[in-house]
Amino acid sequence: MAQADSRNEVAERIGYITRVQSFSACHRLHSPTLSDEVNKRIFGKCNNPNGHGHNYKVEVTVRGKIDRHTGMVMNITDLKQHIEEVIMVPLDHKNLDKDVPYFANVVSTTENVAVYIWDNMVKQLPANLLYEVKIHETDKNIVVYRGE
Ligand SMILES: Nc1nc2c(c(=O)[nH]1)N=C([C@H](O)[C@H](O)COP(=O)(O)OP(=O)(O)OP(=O)(O)O)CN2
Ligand SMILES: [Zn+2]
Repeated sequence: MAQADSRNEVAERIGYITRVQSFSACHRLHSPTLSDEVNKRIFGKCNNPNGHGHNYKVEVTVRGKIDRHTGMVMNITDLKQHIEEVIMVPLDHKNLDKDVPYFANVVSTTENVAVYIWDNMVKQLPANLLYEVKIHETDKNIVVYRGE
């Protein structure tokens, strides 16, 4: 108890906030740098020409100092607004490959969706705040990207 008290006096504490957002989209795994045959071999059913859909669940995590005055790492209301602009507006109910220019020549794997979200989220947030983008493509397939 004494230890906690002394730390409160000095005190820079680091917190993590995660906001969860779901979106629905369809896509096809197909690389323009590979032949149709190789695409079919690598991506199998996910290379189906007419695509398939997912209900993606994204977890956006920020990490930072807990401000001693506000008690917040950042206001979740602001984080929510960034998520709306970066995830929901461009991706929800879209065909990732056809509606999102970024994926015209980038394969729409969940890894690349995570990179897309990271790159756009990092532009909106204060410096060094974004910690992790985690995407559940299905209940069983989960990808994490930390900007490395
Ligand atoms: N490294 C990656 N591999 C795969 C990705 C990906 O984004 N990165 N994506 C897919 C497909 O998009 C596909 O939709 C995954 O579907 P599926 O394997 O059917 O999903 P589940 O594992 O949840 O289904 P089960 O059949 O119940 O196992 C493929 N690979
Ligand atoms: Zn898929």
